[in-house]
Amino acid sequence: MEQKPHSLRKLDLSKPVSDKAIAEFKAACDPATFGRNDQDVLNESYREAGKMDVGRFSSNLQHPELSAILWQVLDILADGENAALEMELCKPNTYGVGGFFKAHQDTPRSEDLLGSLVIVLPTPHTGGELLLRHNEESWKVDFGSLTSDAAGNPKIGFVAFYSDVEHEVLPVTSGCRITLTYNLKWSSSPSARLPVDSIHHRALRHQATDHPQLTLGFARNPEYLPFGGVLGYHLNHQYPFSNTAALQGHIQDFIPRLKGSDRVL
Ligand SMILES: O=C(O)CCC(=O)C(=O)O
Ligand SMILES: [Fe+2]
Repeated sequence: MEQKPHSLRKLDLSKPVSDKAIAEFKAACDPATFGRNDQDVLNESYREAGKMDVGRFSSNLQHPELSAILWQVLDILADGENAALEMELCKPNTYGVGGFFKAHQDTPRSEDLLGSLVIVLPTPHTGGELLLRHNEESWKVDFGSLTSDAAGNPKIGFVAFYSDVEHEVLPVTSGCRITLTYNLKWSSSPSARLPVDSIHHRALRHQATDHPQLTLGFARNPEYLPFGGVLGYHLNHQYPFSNTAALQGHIQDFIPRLKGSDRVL
């Protein structure tokens, strides 16, 4: 990170990070804005956090750590071996004592957006739990209790979610929570494709083959829609489009981008 012109500072995450290094990093940040429609808004009753613009920050969190994370994200959020994703670093964020981010959905600025990835760095803190909500379900992730392993070695945490999942950061009660937030985007580059074969992927495949049989089962009944008809499905997720007319006639291209349970269809 760059603190002043020509003044470089480094957070070494391979060992417990000192309070001084964390305080310097926090001091080098600016108040964090958030996206509302097409604008960046600063409102500390909605979000109290710091941010560092990407041009002032560089991370050597690279392969293999990032590709191991992306591999799991692809496997669970996207269609594993058939999908290609890119991670685009938005910014590092700091949440000191009292820092929070109220419930929101991330503003999709591109039709290629699948979701977000939040990496939580191993800086000691309490509070700052991430709450996630989608339809009737909710999840709470507490990274403050997960920043080191049993031997005291630092551990990073990560959570990835679709862009229509509402999320919220609860107030930090001690220490400092530092996160790196990435946009997860569909990629057209074949090099973004990773070989995937895991239990989660096989489980999804399983569901995907069971469900169409069910559908075909009732569709084969001669009393069902005897004069033909169109079957409509309710999708569980929202999808960003700048222009819905552009989708007409391209529905096949869209199918690989279906999210989670929507893909089972
Ligand atoms: O820092 C976090 O845990 C979440 C950040 C976030 O929601 C955002 O940047 O939109
Ligand atoms: Fe967000």
